[in-house]
Amino acid sequence: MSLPIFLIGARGCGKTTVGEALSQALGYAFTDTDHHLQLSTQRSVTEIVEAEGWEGFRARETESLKAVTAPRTVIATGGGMILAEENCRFMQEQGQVIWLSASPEVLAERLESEPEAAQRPTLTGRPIADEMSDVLRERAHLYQAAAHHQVNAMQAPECVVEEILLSLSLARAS
Ligand SMILES: Nc1ncnc2c1ncn2[C@@H]1O[C@H](COP(=O)(O)OP(=O)(O)O)[C@@H](O)[C@H]1O
Ligand SMILES: O=C(O)C1=C[C@@H](OP(=O)(O)O)[C@@H](O)[C@H](O)C1
Ligand SMILES: [Mg+2]
Repeated sequence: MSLPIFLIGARGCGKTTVGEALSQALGYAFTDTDHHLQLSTQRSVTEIVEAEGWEGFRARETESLKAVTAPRTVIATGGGMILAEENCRFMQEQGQVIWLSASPEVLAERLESEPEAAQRPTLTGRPIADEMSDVLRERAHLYQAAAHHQVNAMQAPECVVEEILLSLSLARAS
């Protein structure tokens, strides 16, 4: 199998962390839509949002998704990638889509200890724990609908990688 693998899920679920490890396990390239955007614009997510609003960022995110998609590549997407139906359709048609699923409590705990403010400007203006509950309430059905596979992201990164590899091999065998 050489199709690209797209990791989706809320901020802090581990798309970037797990994506790198998964790419090594598969001997695939690794790319991250936010990193691509930062390199191509020489601006952080926060700077893009300040200059162009979330609407501007979302349009650039769609371009970034298309630019990085290639065979034998693991692609960590930004948490809001599933907000545009166009992006969901594109990922489903081009490769395998994996949802790294975690509770709002676990996500908030990770983001509180490692906020990375330049990467994650506030989405709602609310405290992080409330924000993650709100975001998951709004987006869980979108992650679910977009994904070919759902994995439990509340375990150690190497275990998440194992679960993804198992899902992909089961899908291949069926
Ligand atoms: N499975 C995991 N267990 C514990 N901490 C994790 C796990 N995955 C990611 N993290 C931590 O959570 C934070 C966000 O991870 P990151 O990979 O940037 O998530 P995302 O790209 O989905 O926003 C980082 O500090 C990272 O070290
Ligand atoms: O959930 C979101 O809307 C966002 C998640 C971020 O990516 P991570 O999920 O990698 O943190 C980044 O794309 C941007 O801040 C918007
Ligand atoms: Mg990320």
